[in-house]
Amino acid sequence: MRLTDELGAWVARQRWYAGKSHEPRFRILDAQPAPEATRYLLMDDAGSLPTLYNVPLVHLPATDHPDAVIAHDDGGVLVDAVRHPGFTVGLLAEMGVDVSRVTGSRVLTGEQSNTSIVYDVDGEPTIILKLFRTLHHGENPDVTVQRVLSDAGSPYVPRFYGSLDASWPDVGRASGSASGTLGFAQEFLRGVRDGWAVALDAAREGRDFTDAASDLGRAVAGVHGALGAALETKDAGADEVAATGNAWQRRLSIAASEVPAVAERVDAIRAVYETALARPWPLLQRIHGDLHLGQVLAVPHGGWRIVDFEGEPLRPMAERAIPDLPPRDVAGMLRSFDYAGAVGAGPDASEWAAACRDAFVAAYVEAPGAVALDPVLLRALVLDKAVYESIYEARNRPDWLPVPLAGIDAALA
Ligand SMILES: Nc1ncnc2c1ncn2[C@@H]1O[C@H](COP(=O)(O)OP(=O)(O)O)[C@@H](O)[C@H]1O
Ligand SMILES: O=P(O)(O)O[C@H]1O[C@H](CO)[C@@H](O[C@H]2O[C@H](CO)[C@@H](O)[C@H](O)[C@H]2O)[C@H](O)[C@H]1O
Repeated sequence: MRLTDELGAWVARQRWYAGKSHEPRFRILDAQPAPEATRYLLMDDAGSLPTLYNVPLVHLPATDHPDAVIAHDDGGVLVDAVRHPGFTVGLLAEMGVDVSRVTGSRVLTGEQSNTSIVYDVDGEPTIILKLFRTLHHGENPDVTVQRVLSDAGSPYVPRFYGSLDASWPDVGRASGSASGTLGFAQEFLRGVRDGWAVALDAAREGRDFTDAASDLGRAVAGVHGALGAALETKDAGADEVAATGNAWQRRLSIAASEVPAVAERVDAIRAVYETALARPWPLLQRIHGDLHLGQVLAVPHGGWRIVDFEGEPLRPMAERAIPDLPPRDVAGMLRSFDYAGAVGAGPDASEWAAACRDAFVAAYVEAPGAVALDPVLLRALVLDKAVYESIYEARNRPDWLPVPLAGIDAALA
C-alpha cells in the first residue's frame, strides 16, 4: 500500500478527522522534521474546503505492538508520535517551556477534536499541550484568546505557557507558503471535572444546578469583559450584519440538505433570522465561539475555568478569528443546558434545564463584563446553534439528532 493510503486510512478513523461527510482524497503536502519524528502534513482535497491534517509520526525499525503501526516506510514502521516521549517532550521544549523536570507524558483520552498531552513535572501532572490536528493559515484563535486572557490575569482560564507555529507550501498565496499554529501549552488544572459530566449527573438525578449555572454566567461575563478590553472591538455595521446573516443562511442550507426535519422548518427559521438582523446589535468583539458545558471545567473548590477557544470545528477558520457577537456564547450555554436535561433524562428534565438557563442568564446580565442581551437576537443565535448542532449530530451521533431538533422547535414556538 502507498504511504498516502496508509496514512489516510488511519486519519479517517480518528475522532479528530473532520471529513466524515465525504469520501476523502488525500495527498502528502509536506514532510517536515520534528523532534525524533517526521511531521506529515496530509491534505484532503475532496471536501467543500480543503483540510490539512497534522500527523507527526515516529519511525522505528520494528515494534512489539502491531496495533500501533500506522504505516510502513523504508523497511521500518511509522507510529503515532504523540505516544513517544522523545517527540512529546521535544515539542514542549520547542514551545519555550522548561522541560528539565518533566518526568513523563501521556495522551488524554476522550471525545476530542484535537490531541492533548499531559506532562508530569516532578511526578505531578502540571502541563497540558494541545496539538491541533487540522491546520489553518494564521494564529489559531485558541492561542490568541487564551494568551490574552492569561496575560490579563483572568481568573477564568488556565495560565498560558507557550505555542509553536509551522509553515507549509500553499500555491494559493502570493508568497507560496502559509503558516499557522501547531499547538500550545498551558497549566494543567488538577482535580477538575468537565462541566458536561457534572451537569449530566445533576440532570440525571434532578439535582438543583442553579448555583453552578449562576457561577458560570458570571465567568462568561468576566471573559467577555476581559476580551472586549484587550482585543479589537467593532461596530456591527451593515456589512458585518449582512455577513452574519449570510453565515446563518449558509449553515441553514447545509443543514436543510443533510437533515430533512430542518428542511421542513427553513421558512420559519429564516423569518426569525430576518427579524434579528433588523435589531440593534451590540459591539462585536472576540468571544469563545463554541461555548458549551464540555468546554468548562469545574475546579475542586468551586467555580469554573473556560477552555477551547478555537471556535466551532465545522465553521471556516477565517470566520472564527474575527470580532463576533458575545450573545453567541450565551446561546451556546443555553443550548448546552437543554442537551444536559434531554440526555440526562431525569425527573422533570425540561424544568431542570429551564431553571439552569434562567439562573445562567440572570447571573450573566448582572455580572461585570456582561454584554446586553436582545431577546430576538438571542433567539436567532439559539436557532443558529441548534441548526449547527443538527449538522454535527447527523454526521457524528445520529442518535442524538432529536436533541437539537427539539431545540429548534422550542425556539420557533
Ligand atoms: N488546562 C486544563 N487542565 C486540565 N484539563 C484540561 C485542561 N484543558 C483541557 N483539559 C481537558 O481536556 C479536554 C479537551 O480539551 P479541549 O481544549 O476542549 O480540546 P479539544 O479542542 O480537542 O476538544 C477538556 O474537556 C478537559 O477534560
Ligand atoms: O468540543 P468540540 O469543539 O469538539 O465541539 C463539538 O462537539 C461537541 C460534542 O462533544 C458539540 O456539542 C454538543 O454536544 C454537547 C454534549 O456532548 C452539548 O453540551 C453541546 O451543547 C452541544 O452543542 C459541539 O456543538 C461541537 O462543536
